[in-house]
Amino acid sequence: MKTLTVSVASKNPAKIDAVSAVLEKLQLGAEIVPVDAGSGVSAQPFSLEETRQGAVNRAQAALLGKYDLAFGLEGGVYVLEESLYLCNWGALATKEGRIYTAAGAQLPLPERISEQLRAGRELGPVMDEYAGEIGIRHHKGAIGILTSGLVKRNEMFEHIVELLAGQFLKDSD
Ligand SMILES: O=P(O)(O)OP(=O)(O)OP(=O)(O)OC[C@H]1O[C@@H](n2cnc3c(O)ncnc32)[C@H](O)[C@@H]1O
Ligand SMILES: [Mg+2]
Repeated sequence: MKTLTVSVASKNPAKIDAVSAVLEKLQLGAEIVPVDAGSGVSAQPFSLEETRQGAVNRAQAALLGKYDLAFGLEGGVYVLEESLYLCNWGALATKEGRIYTAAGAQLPLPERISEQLRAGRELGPVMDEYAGEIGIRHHKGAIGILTSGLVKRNEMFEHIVELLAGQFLKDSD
C-alpha cells in the first residue's frame, strides 16, 4: 500500500501520541502532521452531540485539502442522572469525503469538579487545581487522575484511534 499522509487536528501530545502509536502498530508507515484545526464547538463541550461534532469538525478541517486522512479527537462532558460524565470522541476524515466516528471512555466527575464546570470553567485548569499539578490535559488527563494513573489520556485516545482506523481498514479490504 502507498504511504498515507496523515494529519491530527491538535498540538496536544496526548492526542498526537495516540495517533502515532496506532499508526506504528498498524505499520502504515505514515508520518503524522499535527495541525491547528478548530473544533467549531465550545472550548468545553457539554453534551455527547457537541463533543462528537467537535471531533468531526476538527477531522474535516485538518484534511486541509492535502492529507489522505485526518484524525480529530475531542474531550467533553455530558449530563446523566444529574451527574457530569467525562466523554471522549474521535473522527477520521478521508480525502474522498468519508467520515468515521467512535467514542471512548466515559466516567463520572467528582461533584467538586462538576460544580466548577457548571459555573463555566474548562476542565483542564479545574483538573490542575484539583490535583495540584500543571498541564494534566497534555499527558495523563482527567482520566489519569480519576483512575489513579491506571488509564492515561493518551491511552484512552489510542483506543478511539483504533476504533476509527479499524473501521477505515474494514472498508479498504
Ligand atoms: O489542544 P486541544 O486539542 O484543544 O486539547 P484539549 O486538551 O483542550 O482537549 P479538548 O479540546 O479535546 O477538550 C475539551 C475540554 O475539556 C478539557 N479536557 C477534556 N478531557 C480532559 C482531560 O482528560 N484532562 C483534562 N482536561 C480535559 C480540556 O481542557 C478542554 O477544556
Ligand atoms: Mg481544547
